[in-house]
Parts: sequence; C-alpha cells; structure tokens
Amino acid sequence: MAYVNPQQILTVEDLTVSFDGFRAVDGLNLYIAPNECRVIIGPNGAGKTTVLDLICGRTRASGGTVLFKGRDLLKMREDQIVHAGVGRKFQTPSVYEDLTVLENLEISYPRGHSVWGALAFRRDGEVMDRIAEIARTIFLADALDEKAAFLSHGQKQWLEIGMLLIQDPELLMLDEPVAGMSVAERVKTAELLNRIVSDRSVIVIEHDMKFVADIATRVTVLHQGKLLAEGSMAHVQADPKVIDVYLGH
Ligand SMILES: Nc1ncnc2c1ncn2[C@@H]1O[C@H](COP(=O)(O)OP(=O)(O)OP(=O)(O)O)[C@@H](O)[C@H]1O
Repeated sequence: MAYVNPQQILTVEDLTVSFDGFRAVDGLNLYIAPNECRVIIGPNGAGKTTVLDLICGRTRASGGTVLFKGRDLLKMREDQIVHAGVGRKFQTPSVYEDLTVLENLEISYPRGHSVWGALAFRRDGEVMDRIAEIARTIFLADALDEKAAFLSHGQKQWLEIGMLLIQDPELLMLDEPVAGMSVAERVKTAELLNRIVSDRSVIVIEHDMKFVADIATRVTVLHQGKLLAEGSMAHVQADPKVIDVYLGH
C-alpha cells in the first residue's frame, strides 16, 4: 500500500510522456490538496491537456507516478479511474442533444457497474432529489424539461459539469470550461466552481486570466512540458519567466 499524504489528494511525480521521441510532458511534479482549485496555464502546446489525459488514463505515461488517494492511476483503465472518483470534462461539451436536462442528469447518475443495476434503475426519490440539487447548482433548475439541443453553449457546458457532479467525483478536471462563454456566464461559472470546491478538488486548464484570478487557489504554469512556475496568482503573475513565455504575449 502506497503512503498516503493526507495533505494531498493527488500526487504526480516525474510524469513523462513521449510521442515519437518528443516529450510533451517532461518530469512533471504536481501536488493537489483537498478542496483546492488548481489552475494550469501556459502557452499553446505546453502540455496542459496531455497532463489531464495522463491523469484520467486516456493517454499512457512513459514514466512517473500518479497517485490518487494512494491509488496508482497509471495502472488503472479509464473507467476504473472514473469509478475511483476522478471526473474529466473535455473542451467541447458532449451532452445528449436529444435528451432533456433532466434525462441527461439521470443517465449520468451512478448506479453500479452491472447491467442489472442499469436495468433496475428507477426515478426514485433519492435520484430525483439529487438531480434537483445538481440542477440548482448548475443554474438549470428551471430548464429540467428543456431539450439539451435548445440550451445556450454556456448552459451545455454547465450541464456537462452537472453530469460529472452527479457522480460526486473527489477530483474534477475541466479543460477550458469557459471557452466560448459570455462574460455573464463566466462570472456564474466562477461562482459555480467556487461553490463545488468545498466538497472536492478541481483542476482547471484556462487561458482567461480574469477567470483564473476568480477561481484559483494556486496556479501552475507549464512550458514545453515542464513546470515553469507555481504559486498564488499574484506570485506567478509577477514571475519574469511567466511574463516572458506567456503573460506578456
Ligand atoms: N497523441 C499525441 N500524439 C502526438 N503528439 C501529441 C499528442 N497529444 C499531444 N501531442 C503534442 O504534445 C504537445 C502538447 O499538447 P497539449 O494539447 O497537451 O498542449 P496544451 O498546453 O493543452 O495546448 P493548448 O493550450 O493549445 O490546448 C503539442 O505539441 C501536441 O502537438
């Protein structure tokens, strides 16, 4: 059994992946605390999305360690990682357009792994209470019967976050969640993330620095697959290396 540091929910050490000899992520260390919102920033191609792909099992690492509550994620399949409590949202929203908000949340409700569990699923009180709670959290309580196709882009992003939240992940990873959102939607998304982080840790990849300032507990700056800087928003914003490769552009 690996040593579990209660100060960290996720321990990433010396994480490396090479694509045909090119190191997209190169010896990365990352330590995520419970109830932390960590924002990863950096120029295009820095390796940000690849880091999330490695943590969620979508891409296989060439080397290093990824421990989630002491469990070695690099030895687990993508579905096992989800089941262990790691949720991942990709950049483009992937909701079921033909289903209503309620149905999208309902099919995302965890109900065990067996086929029988899925078949025996009922809209019981517990499930409906949870759906109502999540719908309030994602600002869609009044849109439960709306088909997802008719939602705005921002609302689709929130719905997808809700589909992850209903599984109650202890670590939620979001890739550019406010891309394409209006200013008002960005403000509400920051409010949403600040609320949900009281029950879990969140890792967000983001380019909008106003949004980063609104949500980040700490900021990690990647450059060419390596850690360039880390700390509070004020700390990384004042770092000449960060200004040079990213913020100054
Ligand atoms: N499966 C892959 N095969 C080959 N190269 C890849 C693969 N995935 C990522 N890369 C390369 O790794 C580098 C890092 O890509 P990644 O998408 O992680 O960067 P990023 O920091 O998320 O960039 P952006 O801000 O543009 O999304 C890029 O040069 C990319 O082309």
